[in-house]
Amino acid sequence: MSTPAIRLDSVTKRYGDLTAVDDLTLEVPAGQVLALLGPNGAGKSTTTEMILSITKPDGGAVRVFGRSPTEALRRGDTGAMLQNGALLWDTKVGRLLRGMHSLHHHPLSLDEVIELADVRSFLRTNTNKLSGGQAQRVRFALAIMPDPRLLILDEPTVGMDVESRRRFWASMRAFTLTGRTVVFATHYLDEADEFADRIVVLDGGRLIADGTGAEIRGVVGGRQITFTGPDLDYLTLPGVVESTVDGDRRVLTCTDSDAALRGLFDLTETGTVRDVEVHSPSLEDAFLTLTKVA
Ligand SMILES: Nc1ncnc2c1ncn2[C@@H]1O[C@H](COP(=O)(O)OP(=O)(O)OP(=O)(O)O)[C@@H](O)[C@H]1O
Repeated sequence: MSTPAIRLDSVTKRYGDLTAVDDLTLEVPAGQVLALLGPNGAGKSTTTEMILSITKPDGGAVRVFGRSPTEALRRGDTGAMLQNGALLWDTKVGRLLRGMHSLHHHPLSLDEVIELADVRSFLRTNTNKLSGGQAQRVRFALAIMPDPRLLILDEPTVGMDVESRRRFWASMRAFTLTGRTVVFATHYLDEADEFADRIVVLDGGRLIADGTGAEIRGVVGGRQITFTGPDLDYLTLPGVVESTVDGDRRVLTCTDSDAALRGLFDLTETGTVRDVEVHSPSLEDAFLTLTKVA
């Protein structure tokens, strides 16, 4: 077994009476893209800060490629893009990148950084004139510059418009093609679902779910059938566990939507059931269910 990129063993972090991270155990294999998902205050930033040695746990152990977070950072194994990380003020982007480049032991070539982070079109722009999305791309350039094996991104696309987000994730994809490990914290369920191999949901500092998007979605159970139809007792149908009304639509929650559909058409007179739709639960549904019951 190769050494995991990250290993958290019963990690706890307290701020006074508040437990920001509560007995968190998590192993991230090298090469995985992992999303940390959770509502405000769930403990996502605190977790990433411990992996980056910005803060130390009060209990438990954090290892990064088998070493302490400080040692991993010193060796250039970790790169980070933090929320609103400050950029050197009033400096041309190109100059900033060249200056920082000279500080690293085994950086990516400047050309590669510029390509991957997609910053070429504003190398001559001053850092104080950048749009929010451009500033994020410069932060991303600085994060990948040390050629880290592990990249930590704390809500990297906050404040970006749709096009900037698309470009950002395209850059990220290119960066992960060579087997690097990425951990990103996000509030955007669609991003977690689309870009992560695995999603870990935190709430109140605790891990409340861990799996692929499909596995997390499975938490809310089977599919729903919605339709417009007569007032009948649909709970008698096979595979139906709940029957509710939403406006003029009837909503059946099913353990077996195929059996329920067959039963629905047998039960009702031809033409009385209209506009039938079958939905898989969304990640949003799963997230709400998870954070409600946790
Ligand atoms: N330096 C600190 N001092 C005191 N409390 C803190 C500190 N940092 C974080 N906290 C508290 O710890 C809890 C977890 O915060 P954290 O920033 O890790 O959550 P988060 O999931 O990243 O939230 P968000 O999505 O809002 O960024 C919160 O209740 C927060 O107020």
